[in-house]
Amino acid sequence: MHQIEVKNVEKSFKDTKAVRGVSLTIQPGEFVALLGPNGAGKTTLVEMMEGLKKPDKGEILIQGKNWHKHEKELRKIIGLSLQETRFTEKLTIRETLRLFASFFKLGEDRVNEVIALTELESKEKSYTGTLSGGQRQRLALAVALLNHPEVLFLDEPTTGLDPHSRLDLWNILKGLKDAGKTTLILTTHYMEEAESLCDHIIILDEGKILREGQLHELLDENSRNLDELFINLTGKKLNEEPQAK
Ligand SMILES: Nc1ncnc2c1ncn2[C@@H]1O[C@H](COP(=O)(O)OP(=O)(O)OP(=O)(O)O)[C@@H](O)[C@H]1O
Repeated sequence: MHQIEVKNVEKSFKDTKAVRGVSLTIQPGEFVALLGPNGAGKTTLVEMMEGLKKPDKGEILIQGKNWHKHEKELRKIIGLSLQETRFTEKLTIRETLRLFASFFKLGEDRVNEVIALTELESKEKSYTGTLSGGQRQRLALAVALLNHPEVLFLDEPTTGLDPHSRLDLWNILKGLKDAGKTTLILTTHYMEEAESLCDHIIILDEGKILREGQLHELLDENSRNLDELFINLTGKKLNEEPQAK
């Protein structure tokens, strides 16, 4: 069985067709990048997979189950971090994680584990309002990992981070990949992120899949990297570097 199956999904907001007939499958343990420029439909697609938005048409199955009938079971197996996760500034990292752990009836042991996994030990007593962008993203990842998710969704986990913080997060995610228990779907407009972390790359533009496959399947002598491929496919550049946070 596929871990995720998206079948001919469409979603519009008034006049904007955000997702126009997308179908894809994701296998257990795969790390998948949804890569595309601003407005390509990445967030909308991922929010439908997360059960946060309903498709206008089509169907989404996770481990063969749909959100409509199996929301409770699906909530237990997925973890997610939104594009701009906000935390209560009056809590420290550890207190924030304790609060989320209590929702899942998880104890201090799991809080310790995710603090270690996301390398936040030296910051655990810091108030979330004082964290850097990279630390905040690692906290968002720690929250998403609390419940041992089988399927993890990260929406632009490194947008706006400096290169050093981005590498730190990639290394944490590589560790998760090596552990082999998690399927990861991340959205990004950084081709390096897709190239270095993901086995399966899905290039989206204007609500449609332009190409998908493993990196080596996507590239050839005319498209030596994903940026070149995107320019060849669309005539546009994939990424204008956003301002650092
Ligand atoms: N709630 C909404 N109401 C109206 N239009 C929306 C809404 N959400 C998304 N859109 C539009 O749908 C299109 C796809 O947006 P989406 O956020 O999915 O793209 P994206 O690829 O995630 O972009 P970004 O990289 O900027 O986050 C855009 O044209 C966007 O303006």
